[in-house]
Order: sequence, then C-alpha cells, then structure tokens
Amino acid sequence: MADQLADAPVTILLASQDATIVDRRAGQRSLLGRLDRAQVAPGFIFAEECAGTNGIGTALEERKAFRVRGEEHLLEALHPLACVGSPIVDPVSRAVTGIVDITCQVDDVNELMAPLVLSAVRDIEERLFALSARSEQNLLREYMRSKRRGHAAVVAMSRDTVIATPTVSRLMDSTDQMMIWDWISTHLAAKDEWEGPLRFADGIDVRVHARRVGESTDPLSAILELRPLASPAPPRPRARLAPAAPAGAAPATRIAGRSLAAHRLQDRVDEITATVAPVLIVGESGVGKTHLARQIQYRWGRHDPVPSVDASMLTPSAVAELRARLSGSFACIIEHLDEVPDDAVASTRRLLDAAVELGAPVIATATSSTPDDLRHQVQTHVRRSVCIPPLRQRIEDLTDLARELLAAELPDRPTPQLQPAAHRALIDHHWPGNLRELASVLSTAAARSMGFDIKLEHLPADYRTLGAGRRLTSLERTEREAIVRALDESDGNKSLAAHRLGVARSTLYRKIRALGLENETFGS
Ligand SMILES: Nc1ncnc2c1ncn2[C@@H]1O[C@H](COP(=O)(O)OP(=O)(O)OP(=O)(O)O)[C@@H](O)[C@H]1O
Repeated sequence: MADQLADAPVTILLASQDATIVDRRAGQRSLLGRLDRAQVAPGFIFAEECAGTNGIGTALEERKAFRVRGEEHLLEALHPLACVGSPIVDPVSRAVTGIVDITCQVDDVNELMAPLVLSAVRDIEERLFALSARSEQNLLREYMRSKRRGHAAVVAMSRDTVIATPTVSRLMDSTDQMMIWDWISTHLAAKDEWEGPLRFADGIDVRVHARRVGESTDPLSAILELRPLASPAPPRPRARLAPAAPAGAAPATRIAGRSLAAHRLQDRVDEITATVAPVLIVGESGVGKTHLARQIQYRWGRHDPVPSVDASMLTPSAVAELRARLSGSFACIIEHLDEVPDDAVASTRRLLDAAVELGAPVIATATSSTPDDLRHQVQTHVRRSVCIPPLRQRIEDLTDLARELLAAELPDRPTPQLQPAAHRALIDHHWPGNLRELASVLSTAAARSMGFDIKLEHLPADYRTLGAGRRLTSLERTEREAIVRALDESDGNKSLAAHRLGVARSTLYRKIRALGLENETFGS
C-alpha cells in the first residue's frame, strides 16, 4: 500500500492497540514536515484521553472506521489535517489489535481514503486468521510434550480443536467439551495457568491443571492435565509406570538459591543421598518435588531418568505388580502419595514396607502431610522425609531459581537475565503455584523477549504488579475485578464500560492505568 501511495499526498499510519503510532509510511515532504510538527509520528500516543477526537484514538474507542477533518480534531495542531482510521479486529478473539489510518492535509481529502483503509484492514485481518493456524500447531506440540512428560490424562483444546488422550476421551462427551471450554475461557481469561476441580457430566470429579498455550494475544488455546479425585471413585484407568522421559541434560546436583531455607534443604538432601533407601518429599503443589526426586535419583547414580507413577491412579493389582518387580535396585518415583485411593492404601503400605526393607531407591512425593489423614499412615512408612518450602517462603531464591528455569527453557542459548523492574514485580508476587507457576511465567516472558533479557513488559499482564512492585489492596482488587468485568461485558469499549460502572470515562482511564490493566484485552 505504501508503494501504491508513494506519490499521493497522503501518509499511512499504523498504531498499536493502545493508540501509539508504531509506523508511518509514504507521504510528501511538506506533509511529513507538518505531521512532525503535530507529533504525528512513531512513538506518539493518540489515545482519545490524551489527544481528544482524532482518527486513531476515536476509531479505537468506537471500534469502527472513523473520519476526522480539520477542526473536528480536538488538538489545534491537527486542524490542518484530515484522516480516516479503522480498527484491526482479531478474527478469532474479536479484540482490537491495532489501527490503520490514512492522513492528509485538509485540502487533499479524497473519497478513496476510507475504502483504502478498509481494504488494508481486511488484508491484515486475513493474515491474522492464517496465523491462528500456527497457534493450532503450537497446541499440538505442547500436547505431545505433556504426554512425553508422562501425563496420562491430557486434553488440548482451542475454540475449534479438541485432542485428548484415550483416558480422557473415554470420559468426555460433547457436553463435557463445551463445559471444559467454558471453564478454560473463564479461568484463563486473565491468567496463563489455573488449577482447580471440574466435574464431568456423569459425575466424575477431576482436578485440572490448565495452562494457556502461546501469547496472551493469540487465540485462546490450552493444555489441560487431569487427575482424578478420590471420591466419588471414577472407573480408574490402570496405573502404569510412565515410560521414563528420554535422558536430557543431567539435573543440577545443588539446590538453587542462597536463602537459609535453601541451605537447610541442601543439608537435608545431602544427608538423604548418603544412603540409598526410600524417601518421602513433601511440599505444596508445583514446589519441585518430582524435580528434586530426579536430582536425588541422579545422585544415587541413576543417570537414566527413572520411571514414575501417579499414586492417585494406583489400584491394588497395580501395586501388586510393582511389588513383584521390587528389588534392591528397582528405582521409581511415586507421585502424590497422599492421593492414593482408599482401596490401594493397604497394598501401598506393604509396597513401601518392602521397599524400606530392601533399601530400594523408591522416592514418593506428597502435597499434604496432614497427620490424621488415612494416607498419612502410608507416608509414615517411608520413614525418611524432606520438605520443600513454598516459593513465597524463600523468595530471595527467585533469581537463582529463575536462572535455572530459564536455562532449562532455553538450553541452546545464553540464559536471559531478569531486568530489575521485572525482578521486582516477580518478587512481589505470592506464587500460589510455586515453581510450576514461575516456570510458566518465565517461559511466556522468554518467548516475548525472544530469548533476550526479560523486561517488565515481557511478563504476563497479571505479573506486572503496578511497576513499583506494589501488591494490590483488597479494595483495589475488588475495584479491578469490577472494571475487568465491565470491560469484558462491553467488549473492551471503554465508553460503554464507564457508563456501566457509572464513572466518567477519564476516571476509568485513570483507574485502568493505576491498576495495571492498560495492556489487557477484553471481551469475547
Ligand atoms: N530446581 C528446579 N530447576 C528447574 N526446574 C524446576 C526446578 N524445580 C521445579 N522445576 C520445574 O517446575 C515444575 C514443577 O515441578 P515439579 O513437577 O517437580 O513439582 P511438584 O512439586 O512435583 O508438583 P505437583 O505436586 O503438583 O506434582 C516442573 O516443570 C519442573 O521441571
């Protein structure tokens, strides 16, 4: 388009979704000089709240093509100009992703400007549609990765695609699919990761860990890993030792971090690795129990990855099978021992007794150490245990942990560093999902920074806590929720959202900035 309009008395502007001009093409020298004087150039923001009525900001507000001529502009510097701007609407998410605008001097206004802008926008929207095919490929790749990591119950889902492992396909009908899609759309609207319960149409309860695939601006797609809950008991898939993942880089043999908690953990791990015998690793979900189990196995000389089994899938006969294979050299990791089903408690206890007797390198993990829990009786059979503290209790280790996670994420290139503002924002977070959550945030950030150092703007929106690293008060959180809801219900239209909230538009803009919502997209 820029080539076609090279000799025309117009210039083409491209603005981002926050109305910042990011590119300016074509235009004769006299026009460009005037545009420079009026600051109509890359880097300048033309959001309506800063620049009043103009072709970029108003088209963004109205979500439709908008024509402004001469004194219709609020800013006097723009009075000699005329323009037509139109929003680019993502064909899948329906979010405005930018604005195309053609600007000229008032005397050069031409009836063709509007059709030209609209045709450019159509071209861009078609390309965005083609890109969504790429996000399907990403989804498939992530699904395969999840399966390779040994997860037996995995679903990959986007608006148009559902892929599921046989364990889940057997459970899921079309109502379940719709319900799962609703669940994803709700929980991953503002977060990249979510874990919580979900009930299938026939009453089977599962716990789902869902993680968004791709960028937050990509069409929504997610990987869900399902674990059955103990009751009501679903027809359980038979537990199998997950095939060990192919040998990758050797796990680090030291615990990352310099906090007192990290030193204590290191000392305990050193003690434990001095003798080969069953170990129980306790800690909140995502804290790195399985990771530590692999480190310990490695230090015991198991340089090939050791197979693992999820205790929530154990049946008495599966435990008997494991027991038959047990010897002083049989190594395995039993994950989530505190979720062993009631009917497998007794046999698992016997299995662990035998493992202790034989000195077998069996490592179990558990998220709960509640003393009166039936499953606690199983845990006590392991005798030796180590507890990994949650990330929020060793937040000073975040830099070292982030380095380790980023090195694992980008094994083939220099490890990116966290820039101070990004580091401050991450330190301020509560990390309920522990290292799993941190790994996911860093993976998104590393993709956004293209593998270079991670700045505040590379973090997912929810983790850029107000730049200064301030945590929201509960009142601010309530306010934020109300604003997000209003913007969602208004499909991102700020005038409508302000009307719904009963506040002036300028107040809404101020709140949006103060609550760190400027880079969010809203609506279906
Ligand atoms: N020290 C570490 N270095 C690099 N990656 C780590 C480290 N600790 C944990 N991770 C990564 O963090 C994620 C969560 O770790 P892991 O699966 O070991 O947690 P967990 O405590 O076993 O979780 P759950 O109880 O929910 O199964 C994994 O992707 C793991 O590879």
